[in-house]
Amino acid sequence: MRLGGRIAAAEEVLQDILTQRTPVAMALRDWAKAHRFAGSKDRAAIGNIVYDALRHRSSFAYRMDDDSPRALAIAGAVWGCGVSLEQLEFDSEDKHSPAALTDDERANIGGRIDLSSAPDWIQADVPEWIWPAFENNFTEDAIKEGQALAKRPPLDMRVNTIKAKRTDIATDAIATPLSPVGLRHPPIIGFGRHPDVQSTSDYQRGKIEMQDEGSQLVSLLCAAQPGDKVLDYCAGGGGKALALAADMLNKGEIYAYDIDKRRLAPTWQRSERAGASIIEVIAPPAETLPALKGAMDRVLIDAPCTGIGTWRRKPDAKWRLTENALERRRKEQVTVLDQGSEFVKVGGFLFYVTCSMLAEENEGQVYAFLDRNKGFSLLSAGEVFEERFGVDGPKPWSEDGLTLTMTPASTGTDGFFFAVMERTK
Ligand SMILES: C[S@@+](CC[C@H](N)C(=O)[O-])C[C@H]1O[C@@H](n2cnc3c(N)ncnc32)[C@H](O)[C@@H]1O
Repeated sequence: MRLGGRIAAAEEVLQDILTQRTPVAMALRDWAKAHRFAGSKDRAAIGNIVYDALRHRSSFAYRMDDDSPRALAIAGAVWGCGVSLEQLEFDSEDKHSPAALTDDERANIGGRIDLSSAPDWIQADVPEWIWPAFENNFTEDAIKEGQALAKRPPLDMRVNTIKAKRTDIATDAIATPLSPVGLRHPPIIGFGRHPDVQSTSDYQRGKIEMQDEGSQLVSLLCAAQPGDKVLDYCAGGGGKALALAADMLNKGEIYAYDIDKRRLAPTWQRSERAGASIIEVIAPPAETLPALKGAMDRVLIDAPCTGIGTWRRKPDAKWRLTENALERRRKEQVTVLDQGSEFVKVGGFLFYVTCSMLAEENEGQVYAFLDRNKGFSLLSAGEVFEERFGVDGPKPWSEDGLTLTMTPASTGTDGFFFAVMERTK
């Protein structure tokens, strides 16, 4: 396909996402199924345009003075993928090309509209309704934090130290700055693609897992010891349980529970591939779960949340998020904290993690929990961070000097919140 055809395809996919609310991955898959002639390079290029257009939806619409799928696709190609204005003079003979650029489009692509005159939420590419809460968290750095959340993410992997050392992995990926077990392919440039890590023999033999560095760091911050009894109360697909097993040298007991059986399902196969034999999956109806109450050294609550910290990877979710969804997640957070905390033994630790960057899902939930539960006290996560990852690398935010918030702008990771509490009685 020529460039014009790719941009027209991106426009079509964006139309589907913005009018039908189709998730981006599904919209791209549907388009590819209906257009079998498109090769893998074409699909990657179309995907890049679409993802960049969604990451920067509000700022691109402002700069184009137009929020149509066509304007966003053109902006995605130019400002996201590095296409030049000259390249946009489409071939009028090519039936797959979009209509020729108008004079206004040409002028806007040339930089006629200055983004710095836009409201802050547009400059930050954060939805207007959530901006006050976002700004409240990051004050004068809020625009910078929003813009970092609109950048292309790296592709991070975790070396599974049950099976391999970082130096054993055959890859051109670089070491991650903070996680001692992380490898990274930097963000893609232009129309490029990340390598297909899952087809490598290192992945298939369980030597590496796909995991953002932030997710690796929060797992390592639990500082789980060999021999510990650990409950991963919101285990989902088991990403953090697997990281905990490796950090515990595959010695001890990890119980991976989730209320949603389907989400939990991959954990069996992933644990087997990773050789993480200490993971026991407890699926609903979870008859064996109550017996663990008050007996765990560590309980990890990786709570359901708005997922704001993952907007680089899921930019469509940014524009789909609603106040109702935020309210639902907040209620679920109260539930998982109250339920999960019952499993911590006296002298044991409770970890609260989200991939949100809003105080109301993070510190706010922790302080409200501590008010309800006088038997828990908040410890300093910053000290553990420095002990495990050193003092010279990138630093997370800390509003209270105790909890931590990692962000793309501060630590170069997805956004993650981390708090550790001790059960004192
Ligand atoms: C952020 S995800 C967990 C991701 C997972 N820990 C990982 O690393 O891949 C949050 C999970 O919480 C689960 N969840 C929601 N409410 C729950 C509840 N009341 N009890 C247990 N799990 C719950 C959801 O099903 C979801 O899988």
